[in-house]
Amino acid sequence: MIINGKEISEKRLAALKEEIKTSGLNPCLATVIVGEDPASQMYVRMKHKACEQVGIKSTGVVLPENSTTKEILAEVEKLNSDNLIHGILVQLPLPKHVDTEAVIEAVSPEKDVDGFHPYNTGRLFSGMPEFVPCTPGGIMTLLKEYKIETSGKKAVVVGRSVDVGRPMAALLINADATVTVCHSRTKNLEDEMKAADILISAIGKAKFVTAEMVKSGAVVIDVGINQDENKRLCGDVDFESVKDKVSAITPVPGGVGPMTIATLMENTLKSAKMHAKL
Ligand SMILES: NC(=O)C1=CN([C@@H]2O[C@H](COP(=O)(O)OP(=O)(O)OC[C@H]3O[C@@H](n4cnc5c(N)ncnc54)[C@H](OP(=O)(O)O)[C@@H]3O)[C@@H](O)[C@H]2O)C=CC1
Ligand SMILES: Nc1nc(=O)c2c([nH]1)NC[C@@H]1CN(c3ccc(C(=O)N[C@@H](CCC(=O)O)C(=O)O)cc3)C=[N+]21
Repeated sequence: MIINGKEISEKRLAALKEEIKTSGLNPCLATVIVGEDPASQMYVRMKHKACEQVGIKSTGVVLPENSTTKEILAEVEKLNSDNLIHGILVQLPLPKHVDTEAVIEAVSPEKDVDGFHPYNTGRLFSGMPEFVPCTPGGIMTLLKEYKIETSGKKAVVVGRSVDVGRPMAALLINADATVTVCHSRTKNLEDEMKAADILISAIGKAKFVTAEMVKSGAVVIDVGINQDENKRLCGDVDFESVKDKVSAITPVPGGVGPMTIATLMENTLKSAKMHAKL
């Protein structure tokens, strides 16, 4: 079975649009982008487009590549204190000279729709999530939509980044899976991966995961966004060779990516609801 993230995302966005229309709320997302990386610009454009689609207002702060950490922090502070803004997303990666952790920590946890602030990662790891990072959150939605059982299953997450691997592991623990997290220093990676009932690959290497590395009948979730030898978009998984061996797999494009955006919209509405109660 091929898991259709695009379809589920469209369904969630349509539901969100209805909910926003009748909510009486005026949710607003602010994005911050530093520099002119074309991939980052494209992602931010996609996020603004999704906002438009569901009826969330959006505003974009664009800062020059050579901005200092202090200048970025000042912009974040302005957004923190703007009562009309419910969600703040600082597009990553930031330029190398910028203190990314300081910027992430500067975003008010109540507006942290990316779920990257240590307050929100801490809540997630304590089993009391508030804002869940969009990519792993979107993956959990996909698993639920496709009625894929996590309880008691062996889940293997390859990648330990703060934005994907770690929160993915926390969500799977919270969902009663038995979780192994692998990374570049993992010994016998192939054996670890082959033991997985649910394999989540968030590595960033084109076609890294081949059929020999996955268990027959496993569920494979491909987070990677890479380019193949022909400069075409592809995941971490060698889709063609793996798809016939597994019970379910996400394609790239059309799998996890659209769910990231849908979850960002859901987090922004959630934030607007929380602010309305304050
Ligand atoms: N679809 C979506 O919505 C999203 C997709 N992405 C994509 O997902 C991928 C991962 O993103 P992100 O987590 O931010 O990336 P990072 O580069 O921050 O993390 C990559 C992780 O993979 C591990 N890794 C790298 N090479 C190997 C290897 N050969 N064997 C085992 N582990 C390895 C690294 O290990 P170590 O820690 O030891 O260095 C690290 O933990 C990228 O392709 C990115 O573009 C990201 C966000 C959203
Ligand atoms: N603060 C922050 N938050 C993020 O959530 C964040 C970020 N920084 N930096 C970069 C990564 C990457 N990311 C993606 C979002 C959507 C798709 C997506 O929709 N992809 C489409 C394909 C798009 C295309 O055609 O290239 C798909 O997979 O079908 C992919 C990747 C969010 N990220």
